[in-house]
Amino acid sequence: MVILEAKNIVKRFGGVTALSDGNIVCREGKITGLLGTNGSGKSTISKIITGVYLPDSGTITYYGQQVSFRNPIEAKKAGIIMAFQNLSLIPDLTVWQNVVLSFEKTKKGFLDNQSAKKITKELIDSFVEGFDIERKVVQLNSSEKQIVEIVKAISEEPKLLILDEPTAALEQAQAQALFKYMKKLAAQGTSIIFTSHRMNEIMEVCDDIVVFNNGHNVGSVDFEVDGRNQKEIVKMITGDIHTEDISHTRTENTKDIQLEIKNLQYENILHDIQFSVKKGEVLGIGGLQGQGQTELMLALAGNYKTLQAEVHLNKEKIRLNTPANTIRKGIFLVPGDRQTEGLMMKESIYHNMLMPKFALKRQPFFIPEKKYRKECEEIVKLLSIKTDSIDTKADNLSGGNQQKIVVGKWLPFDIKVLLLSDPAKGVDIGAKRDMYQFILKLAREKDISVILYASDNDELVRYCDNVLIMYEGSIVKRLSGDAINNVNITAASLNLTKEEEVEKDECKEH
Ligand SMILES: Nc1ncnc2c1ncn2[C@@H]1O[C@H](COP(=O)(O)OP(=O)(O)OP(=O)(O)O)[C@@H](O)[C@H]1O
Repeated sequence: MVILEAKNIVKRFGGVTALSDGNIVCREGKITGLLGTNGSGKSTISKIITGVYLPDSGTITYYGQQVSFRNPIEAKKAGIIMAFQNLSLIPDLTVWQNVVLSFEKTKKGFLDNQSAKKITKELIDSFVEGFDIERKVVQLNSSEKQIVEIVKAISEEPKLLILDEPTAALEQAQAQALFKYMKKLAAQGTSIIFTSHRMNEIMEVCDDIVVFNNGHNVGSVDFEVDGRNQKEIVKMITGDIHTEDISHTRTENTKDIQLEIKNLQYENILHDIQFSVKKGEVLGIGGLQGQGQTELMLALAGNYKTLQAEVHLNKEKIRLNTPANTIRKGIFLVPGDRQTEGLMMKESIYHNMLMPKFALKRQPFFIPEKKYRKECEEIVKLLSIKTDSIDTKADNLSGGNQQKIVVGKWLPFDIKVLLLSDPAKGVDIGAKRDMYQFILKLAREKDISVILYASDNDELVRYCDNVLIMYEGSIVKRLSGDAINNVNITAASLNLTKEEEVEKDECKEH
């Protein structure tokens, strides 16, 4: 049974048309994948359904009635709930207090604290064990916050649940737990709209999909009727015939070592880290989230004054004690969190791209405006950043397009070692392929060493020459060649070093 149908939705923001003809149908107890390139209108249609934005035109029919929610509270009352991508929790309240806030608007209103804690605990336990619900949200890392956000939405017992890229901040095991929960909810009759840029997740959990491009639908597939053809879906999303990824061939790298790290130690966080990376090599860093990967990237970029390490860059002994020092030596960090570290949200794309130049170099008296604007336009084109002008504010771009600026602004520099901290989070499948293709080319042609921390194992498998797995602040495994596969990465991430564990899992896969 169709419970919601959004038809011919149009939404403009000033001169930008976010949706020119948005359509989606949600059926009772079905999980609908909402797919499309960055900036294609997925978040906008989700926000229109939940009353965050009013459409300029078009209709929404919900249980046979035409509706027009003026705000999220009205949508909530009707049973439509969205777990937001950029988190809407109150930092100074505890986990259970955040969850309980939503109870007041549902039939569970006026619960006593003990019952509220019990409900919160039961829900959270189905995602992760040992989660302390008395902790304040401000103390949580991004994956924990995302779990609370989802649990808060689920606790409201929605009829239609909208999950906008929930897995971008989750570890694989947590994502699996979420899928299990989504299937359980669907079996109980809840409809779900699920947005993700990861094809394997879509194939695993969805019953049907709808694909957006440039503000309108370009296709839909009902898996039960049409089957699951991943290639066709990728083609629909990217709109091109190059559905194959550039799964790069790992050839033996006979070049010199560029960076060598020995005895790296940082407080109680990073322990006895040793590795080297050659010119032109892409070295992956993997593991469950929060095992020291981000800190290792920050350490290599010179952010820790008290860091201890023996470091050689092209055989020259260097120190990693300040960011200015590492940048001067040609070591650049592209940070992971676009909203807090990577971008000035109120500034234009051009100014965001310009800023690193001032931070790093003595500039000529007159800015070569024409040259820099051209360079900026080239990067916008290269990374397919969806905008009508480089003067658009970062704030007004979709999440994935913001992330591309974070990466793009460092590309014109003279780099020896490029540190990428989860650069493709939230970037769509076509743009991700283009971005990595460019980075691999950059590495090979300019002899740049790339150190890539990716939370998505698939990126490590596809793009890295060697992979280091971190566990509790140490490197527990180095994988090379054919050993770089999902099974080995997962086993090493859990610190299952015994060969038989790996073999056992391998058997299960086949
Ligand atoms: N508040 C806003 N002001 C101006 N433009 C906006 C605003 N919100 C969205 N847009 C524009 O509308 C278009 C659609 O954005 P939307 O966030 O819906 O894309 P998306 O498909 O969710 O992308 P992503 O996968 O990157 O999250 C983009 O071009 C974006 O720049």
